[in-house]
Amino acid sequence: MADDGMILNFQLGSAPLKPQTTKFTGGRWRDRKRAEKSAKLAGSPSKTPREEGDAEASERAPKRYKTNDNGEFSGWKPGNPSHGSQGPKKPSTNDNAGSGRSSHRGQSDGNKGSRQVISRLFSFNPEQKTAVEKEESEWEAPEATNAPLSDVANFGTLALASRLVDELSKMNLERPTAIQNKVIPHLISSSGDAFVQAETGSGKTFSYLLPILHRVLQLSGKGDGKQIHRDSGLFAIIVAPTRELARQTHSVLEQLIRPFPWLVSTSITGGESKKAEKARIRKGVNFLVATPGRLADHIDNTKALNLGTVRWLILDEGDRLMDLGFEEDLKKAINALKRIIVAEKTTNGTLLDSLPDRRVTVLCSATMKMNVQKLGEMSLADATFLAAEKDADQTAPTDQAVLKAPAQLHQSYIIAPAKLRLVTLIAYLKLAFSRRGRTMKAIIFHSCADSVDFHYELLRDPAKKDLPDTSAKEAEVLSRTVSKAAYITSPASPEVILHRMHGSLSQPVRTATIKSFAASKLPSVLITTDVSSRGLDIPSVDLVIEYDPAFSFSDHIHRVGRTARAGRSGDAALFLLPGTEEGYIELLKASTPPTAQSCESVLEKGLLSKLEFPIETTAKPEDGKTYHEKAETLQLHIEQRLLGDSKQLELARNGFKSHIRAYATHIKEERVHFDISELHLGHVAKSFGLRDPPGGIGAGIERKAKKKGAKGAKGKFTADAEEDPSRPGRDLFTEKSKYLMKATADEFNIG
Ligand SMILES: Nc1ncnc2c1ncn2[C@@H]1O[C@H](COP(=O)(O)OP(=O)(O)OP(=O)(O)O)[C@@H](O)[C@H]1O
Repeated sequence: MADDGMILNFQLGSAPLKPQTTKFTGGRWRDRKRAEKSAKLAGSPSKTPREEGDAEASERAPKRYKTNDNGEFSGWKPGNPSHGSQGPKKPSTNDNAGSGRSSHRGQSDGNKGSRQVISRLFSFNPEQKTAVEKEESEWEAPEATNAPLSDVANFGTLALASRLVDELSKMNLERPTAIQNKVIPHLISSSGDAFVQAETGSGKTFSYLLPILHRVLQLSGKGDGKQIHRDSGLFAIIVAPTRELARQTHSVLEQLIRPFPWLVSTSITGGESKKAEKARIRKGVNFLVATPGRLADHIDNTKALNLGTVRWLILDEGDRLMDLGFEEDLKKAINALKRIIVAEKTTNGTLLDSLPDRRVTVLCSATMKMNVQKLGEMSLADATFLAAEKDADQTAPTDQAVLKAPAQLHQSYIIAPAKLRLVTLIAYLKLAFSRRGRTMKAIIFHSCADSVDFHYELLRDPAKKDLPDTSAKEAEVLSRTVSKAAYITSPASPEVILHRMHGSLSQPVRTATIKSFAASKLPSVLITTDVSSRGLDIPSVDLVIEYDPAFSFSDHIHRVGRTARAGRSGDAALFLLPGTEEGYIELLKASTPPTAQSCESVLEKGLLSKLEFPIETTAKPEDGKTYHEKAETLQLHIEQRLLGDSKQLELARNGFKSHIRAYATHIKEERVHFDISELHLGHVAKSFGLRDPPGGIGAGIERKAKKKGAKGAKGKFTADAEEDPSRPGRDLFTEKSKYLMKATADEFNIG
């Protein structure tokens, strides 16, 4: 290729550099202008993009810097004042850079001779456009919107059975939340369908479980419910979109029915033995919590599953059920229930008179998107709309009402240029955990499983193997998903536990990982995809980081809703790129007004305490005095580490590729903020610690993105996820999710 004019291991010798007079050529006009301006500002004769060692310029300009055999950038040495952080610098003539130090010699791992782009972190970054309206320090927490109501005495006022009220009290639950206050009396007294819409963490699970239990307990007529037992029939089916949510709902239900041992519940979810599930169903259950696919399977294949006595069908997280493409499975369950005549008595003759006289369907959803309307049409008849809105007399479902995060959730955004993303994430975590007692559990959301895998492997400390409070058996299951962290620890938090979780892990590993994260007594981080965004209830999560913005605003609301639950406080931070992504801030404002955190200030504060590197490289933790220098050192170290570790490098490349592809799948309405043609692939590669030019990483990403850019939004790269608003009734979002789901295993690995 013509742009490979420069040779590898570019050595400048020790002579002072002559001012370059090379004309800026190649690349976009904007880049050339920027390069010229930057060179002028530096007060030196103009430097070529290759002198800046900058990926943006060098990726497009005909000439590039190359690395030495050790994969080190020859143009900068941490701690060297002449190579400080302020502005572009000349390539260094230092000897170390050219030759590499002995400890690092030979780490090029097959990259020897390969073309590499090594750019400085703090130059050639796109400028931030947004003026900061509100700094973090100015934020004052408003009254919590999903907390138990202060003006309702206790659950007893909702006419719930006293034994249930006592049980709730034992669980430290005294007063209902607003949605419970609405839904519980309705489901106790009515036999009508309901559509329930309420914000995250507002206690929707109890709002449907409690009235169902109350009415089943009344069946006995004598108040002790004893003539009802597991053989009496199945009364309620609760459908949840993910296995985690199904299990969680089942465990809440189990807790509630513990004092009533004659009642039996079970969960049937994918990833479990069907045979064992069949056996449990055959023995008799009163409550079934299921994922849609497995439920449809048992309806088809398990004769013992008798639907005649079923009085309630709860469809939890309705929008997600549809997003994930479960429409056919749901249809099967809904139709099967419609076909079967509602039994008035149990098989042993007990009158089911305290139960509704018809089958009741309750659809819970945070949003009223078109796909939920469709699910509503399929499943509900004359449904009552129940929402928690206190002030506005809301009588119909709206998208707006619940596209709000809980008011007490402190949301902020960090505009971090792509090249700085990785070091900023590390600095942010380091800072978060260094404030002792402030952050105990954090969830970081990534766009795809490959990115989760890369960041987990990078941030874990391979030398620290023992996990606290873990048996040998548990440790074996968790050996690849839980680990002690490196980089993000600090003297105040010397131990932080990392967890990784996504849909491509086996179910036992997923379950054990979430359990371990929930139970951890040490500061902990869960690195995950959207598989953890819905319903997951871990009360001690106090920070959510959206390192990759959500694919839709409603997904964002669910992600941040993993904190600030049931009136508790919580923080959420969203990473955005300077440029078009900044437009997303307006959407955030429509929900809970966010505050701004400056990327520079995160780096400055986060990198204040000593850096610690788990692997030795020629870049040393003690190199660099200013935070710019420390950030450069950290990045250099990561890049060197990857070059010495082919597995890690492969994870980085896969992470990068999947991340770029996933970026193209933001929903159509929001793609204006997440425009793939605006992504600087070289800079994004750097955030994965990669020095390869994007074109060399594979999958024709660069070409496709450019092609797409040239063709507008109709390029092949986005066409699969394209939505067509002109087709009425089409489930737009499902198209996108089907695309994602199909791609899960082979391409994005998003699940
Ligand atoms: N009345 C209450 N008082 C105190 N805590 C409660 C109350 N009701 C529920 N909770 C707690 O609030 C948390 C959130 O409940 P739940 O998971 O049902 O919320 P949700 O509305 O379903 O949230 P999401 O939409 O995120 O799934 C749980 O830990 C639950 O124990």
